[in-house]
Parts: sequence; structure tokens; C-alpha cells
Amino acid sequence: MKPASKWSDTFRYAAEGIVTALKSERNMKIHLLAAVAVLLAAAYFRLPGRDVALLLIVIGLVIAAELVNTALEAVVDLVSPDWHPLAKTAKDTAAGAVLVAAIIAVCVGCLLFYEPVMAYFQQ
Ligand SMILES: Nc1ncnc2c1ncn2[C@@H]1O[C@H](COP(=O)(O)OP(=O)(O)OP(=O)(O)O)[C@@H](O)[C@H]1O
Repeated sequence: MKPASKWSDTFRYAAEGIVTALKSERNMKIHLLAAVAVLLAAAYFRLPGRDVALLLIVIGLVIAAELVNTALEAVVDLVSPDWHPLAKTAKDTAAGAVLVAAIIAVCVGCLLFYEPVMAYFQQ
């Protein structure tokens, strides 16, 4: 039986997974840059803590969806390197999950930034 891994190993493997996804997935880099830009904008417009918490939730949702999508792509490429309709379904639906999360994140961002941005330009 495989020996139980330590907590530190668990975190290290998870960090390796995140770094691998960041290096290999262009979309992951875009999501991360967008997240940093949104959080900087939230600080600039002094969004209340509750709104920042909502932004963190949707940012986490998008990044987690992209990580799962990356994992699924790797598994599909491993088990089905040749074209297969089920491989297509798996990859397309996983990509769809990222798209849904990203659309929700953009909607939440628009709702939260609308008032402070309008107030800024009406000054
Ligand atoms: N083995 C396969 N069988 C059938 N269709 C596939 C297969 N591999 C990829 N595809 C199709 O090609 C699309 C792109 O697959 P690919 O592995 O290149 O993902 P990707 O474009 O790199 O995704 P991402 O941008 O999220 O990294 C999939 O969504 C799917 O429709």
C-alpha cells in the first residue's frame, strides 16, 4: 500500500499542479492577470469588504474551474490521444464550465463596479 503522504507533501503537489497549469495554459495566465487587475481596481475604487469578498469568490470559481479543465484535458489526452467523440464531449463540457464561471464573474464584476465607476466619472 502507498504510504500516507504528509500535509506538506499534499500542499507541495497542489502547488506544483497550479504552477504547471500556469506554465502550460495561456487561459490560466489571462485569468490570473484579470484577477490581479480586478483586485487592484477594487482597491482603487475602495470597494467595501463584502464586495471584495464576492470578487474573491468568483475569481476563485474561475481559477478552480480552469484548474479542473486542465486536469481533465490531461486525463483525456492520456487515455484518448486519438480523436474520439467522448473525448470531445469531455473537453468541450469542461471548457463550457470555465466559460460559465467566467461569464458569471464578469456579470458580478459589472454589478459591483457600476456605481463606483459612475460616481468617479460624474465627479
Ligand atoms: N482526443 C480528442 N478527441 C476529440 N476531440 C478532441 C480531442 N482532443 C481535442 N479535441 C477537440 O479539440 C478542442 C480543443 O482541444 P485542446 O486539447 O487543444 O484544448 P485547448 O484548446 O488546449 O483548451 P484550452 O484552451 O482550455 O487549453 C476540444 O475542446 C475538443 O473539441
